[in-house]
Amino acid sequence: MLLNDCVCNTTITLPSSQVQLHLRWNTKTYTGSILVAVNPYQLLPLYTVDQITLYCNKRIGELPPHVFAIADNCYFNMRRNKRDQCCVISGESGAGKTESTKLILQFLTAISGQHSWIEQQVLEANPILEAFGNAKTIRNDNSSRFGKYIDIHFNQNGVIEGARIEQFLLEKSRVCWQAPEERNYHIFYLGGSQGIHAVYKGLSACRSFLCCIGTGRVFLTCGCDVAQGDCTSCDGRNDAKEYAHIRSAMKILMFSDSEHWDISKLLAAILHLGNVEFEGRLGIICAWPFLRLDVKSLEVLIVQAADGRDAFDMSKTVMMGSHFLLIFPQGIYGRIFLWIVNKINSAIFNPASQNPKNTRQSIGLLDIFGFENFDNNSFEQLCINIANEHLQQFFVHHVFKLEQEEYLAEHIAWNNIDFTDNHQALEIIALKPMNIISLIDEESKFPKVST
Ligand SMILES: Nc1ncnc2c1ncn2[C@@H]1O[C@H](COP(=O)(O)OP(=O)(O)OP(=O)(O)O)[C@@H](O)[C@H]1O
Repeated sequence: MLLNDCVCNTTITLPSSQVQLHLRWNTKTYTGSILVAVNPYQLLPLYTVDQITLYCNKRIGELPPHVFAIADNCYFNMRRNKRDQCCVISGESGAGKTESTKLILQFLTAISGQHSWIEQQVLEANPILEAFGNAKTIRNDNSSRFGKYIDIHFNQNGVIEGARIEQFLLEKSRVCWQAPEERNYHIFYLGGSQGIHAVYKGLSACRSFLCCIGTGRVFLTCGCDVAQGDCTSCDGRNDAKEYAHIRSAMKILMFSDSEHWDISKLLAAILHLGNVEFEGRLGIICAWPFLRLDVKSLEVLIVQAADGRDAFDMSKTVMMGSHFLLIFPQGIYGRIFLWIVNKINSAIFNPASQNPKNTRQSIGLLDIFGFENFDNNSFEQLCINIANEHLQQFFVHHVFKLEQEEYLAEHIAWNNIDFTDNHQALEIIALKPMNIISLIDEESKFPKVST
């Protein structure tokens, strides 16, 4: 029998739960107050305005399980109990976390009901963040490569009055390295089939560099920027159309033309840095006009950063200089991303009023990158998985530990449930005073490579 709530399942075993989820693949299932969503990988008519109206102001369980029911529950608990709420969205990469986050946002902006400028701004922040922070991976064509926490602020009438976005752990190494069949961040491809020169349209002051990118030759053959994964297009994605959307979203979020222009120049510089070759001297550095550095300064910067010396000694610096050229673009991209998030926040964040009568409540949405397990897992994967293990620990703590402690405290007859607790793994990796992360940290502080 199909159950709306796994809690009603009398035989709780892994196979019986899996059968339930399999049978309900195109819909959702509850486990108490938790919603289990299976990605249908197709557009189902479940997210219409009628559905929003249907789920508005209903108790959990009154209607079939739905992500809107969770959003509605958050909203009305916030208003009824005057307490801030938080939705934790977790799952492996490609499970549908980002889509669920967007659906919750869509529901909240709809029931806030003002069709206001601020609601539109909150919604339009997503495409910008996705362009700069999402990429095609082998698991997901639109994989979030950063974690985000969106805090949506409501006034005492339940109307959205602002929001604040926090980002963490952007996978910067993707700028210089992509696995086979993966892409760099979407923004690098948004010019569509004509190569990326549409993105840099208007860089007329640097026409020769524009040509250099626009021919596609350098763009397609560069060693480490956008073509390393041998995959520059993405089925089902219309990069040119996306670009038009991002431009309009940037306008709504108050990015000026000159700010957009500056971002484009920095992106162009990153691409050029990927083409630097060490021939004779340091090679032709096309990036300098975009970085507002002269060639000499950039050369000296690379050599100094490479081994801390002033002298220009090609034989010793090529390897270290190459290493620096992998790190430098990542640093630039990380700062661009941070700047963009701050810029979005400056448009959508309104500081809380000092007037105690104007209290405000918030709903936080946590959407982090999903758990990943590849044949070769990089340092980034380790960080992503640690973040997921922490979430799992939080979940286990609340669902099992605290609940069982309460039963014990109230002397309720209860058979203790055994569950897999990951706290030991977490302690070894990141929690104990001496842990794997602190050892890696110490090792990476040596000025030269240490083995
Ligand atoms: N409810 C849904 N209905 C239809 N398609 C969906 C739904 N949820 C997800 N998808 C499809 O699955 C893809 C992956 O979903 P999503 O990007 O939300 O995964 P994710 O869990 O956030 O992954 P990652 O951790 O890699 O960011 C989406 O691009 C979309 O095509």
